[in-house]
Amino acid sequence: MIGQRIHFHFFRAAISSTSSFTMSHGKPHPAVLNNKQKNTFREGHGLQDIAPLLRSMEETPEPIPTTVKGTIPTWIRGNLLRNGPGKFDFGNQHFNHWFDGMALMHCFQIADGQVTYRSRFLRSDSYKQNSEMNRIVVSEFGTLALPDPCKNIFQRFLSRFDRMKPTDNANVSFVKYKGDYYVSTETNFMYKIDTDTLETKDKVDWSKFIAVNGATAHPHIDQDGTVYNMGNSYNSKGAFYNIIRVPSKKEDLDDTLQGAKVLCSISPADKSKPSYYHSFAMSENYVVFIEQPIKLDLAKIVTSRMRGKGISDCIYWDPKQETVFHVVNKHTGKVNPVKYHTKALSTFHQINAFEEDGFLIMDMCCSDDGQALNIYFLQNLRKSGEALDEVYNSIDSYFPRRFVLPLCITNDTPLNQNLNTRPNSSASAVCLSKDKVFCMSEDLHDKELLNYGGLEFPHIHYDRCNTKPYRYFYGCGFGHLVADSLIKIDLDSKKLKAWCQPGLYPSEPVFVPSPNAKEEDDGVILSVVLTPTEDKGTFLLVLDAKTFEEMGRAKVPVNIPSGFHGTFLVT
Ligand SMILES: CC1=C(/C=C/C(C)=C/C=C/C(C)=C/C=C/C=C(C)/C=C/C=O)C(C)(C)CCC1
Ligand SMILES: [Fe+2]
Repeated sequence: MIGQRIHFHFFRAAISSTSSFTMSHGKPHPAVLNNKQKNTFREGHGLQDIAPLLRSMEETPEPIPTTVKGTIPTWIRGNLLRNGPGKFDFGNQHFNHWFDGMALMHCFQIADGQVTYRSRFLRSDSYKQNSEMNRIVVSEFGTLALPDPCKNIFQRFLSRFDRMKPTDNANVSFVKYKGDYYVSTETNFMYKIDTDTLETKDKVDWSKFIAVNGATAHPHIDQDGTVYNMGNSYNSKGAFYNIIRVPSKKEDLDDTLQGAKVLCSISPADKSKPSYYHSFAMSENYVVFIEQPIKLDLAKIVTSRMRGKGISDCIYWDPKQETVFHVVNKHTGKVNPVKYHTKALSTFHQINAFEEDGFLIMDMCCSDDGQALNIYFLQNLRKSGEALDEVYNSIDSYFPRRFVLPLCITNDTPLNQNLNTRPNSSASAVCLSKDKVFCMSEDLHDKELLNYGGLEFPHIHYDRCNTKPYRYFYGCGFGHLVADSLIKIDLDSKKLKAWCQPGLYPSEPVFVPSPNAKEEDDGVILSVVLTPTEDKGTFLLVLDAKTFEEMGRAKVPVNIPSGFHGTFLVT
């Protein structure tokens, strides 16, 4: 990098205090940086030790009061539910990866300007077996369970040939099917949850309803309550990507996933090496599967236990492969024969997708590198000093980008010319043949986002804007390996507003619309803010979603670990 290495926060503070930013240290103006240079721009130096945010915590099963500072609007009435890992050790055995931690569910109950807090571990079979044996009995994403030490060497050897049982440690998100809330990971198991007490209810197995081996933790819900999701299936013919539809209504009171259907199945480019995906896009009429070159080596997965390896060891980044968008009609299940390609990119979270003037516009958080999964091992996240800086500087940031897919491709479509005719759009889509279009994205941000390390954990005003044209999205900046700022982006100007305080680490922003909201951003942003330094320094932050100014905060007198996703349930 040209010039000296700069402390990340200092650098950003220096920048955000100036209106017109000119580069010192001889670096080119960020607006003209390519992605590699963008990521050089994000270099972290002297990053804070965040290990306290990634250690095992206790649950708080009974509601405790919080101390409110400022004002929490009295119209906010409901539960902010969050999910994420909260226990990383059993006995003298430790999980390896951030994603392996036992699901700890959090509930911030908000009413009359006051907040109570409670948390409970999900009583999954994995949690119960690990607790009972006081060791890791069930393998997780990055951790292979060791054989039972009470077995003799022959039995322990043979156990290596047992099929790996998928975990039911549903630690990623809260999802809603037919009015009930569940916690979900990416395997075939989910658990229904009592959203007031956080008690674990029914265990639900996708494979009992449809022929899939799992489903994402990021389903999409239509305004009529119909839910779409995606999941892989593996059979003698290899792997398939499946688009799933779950009806909105229960037939019986105890219904869970009854009526779920596989709308269509898509064959991977390489059946023995299907892509990993964490979410997918949905517009009014289409589901878009993003086949990215983060690959699952099935042969390695099948032999992983024998080789003494976890699933994370069987996932790899293959930048020689392009990323391919598969467009499926969600009413008919018909897969568009035209494939939309772009250069290799990785994405975890899509932002929104909508159709306009014959184009399918798809917004998502992207990186030109796809190795983040292999960085988020706990031993990396718990490093300090230069070693921690090196971990941070080893991965690219995720930036919000827009793809514009022309939906009407015929034999008369002109080849080798940009088909994107949308005004003020720098994205491109070039038809290379009757069934292949090559797309390039446009950035949904200006240079200032570089100073926040990109954006991930995106949220929108979902009930109003999902699958529709929209103007605002919210997310977290990643000036560290966990989120360290809150960001709001105005798509009209691509300008951002930020909430950022050194030493404070906010969670994914959840937008809650105000009653009778007229404008898209009439409402608040809720985020759980953690700090690794002050013991018990956690608080629920409430921002005015329009101004991004702090309205109030509710200090929680317990420590909370860094988590993944949440949702707001109006009560
Ligand atoms: C990795 C990056 C990010 C975080 C992404 C997250 C939170 C992904 C979470 C994925 C999980 C928890 C998957 C779990 C899968 C478990 C399986 C398949 C277990 C199988 C065992 O049987 C961001 C922080 C968003 C951005 C940087 C990159
Ligand atoms: Fe996610």
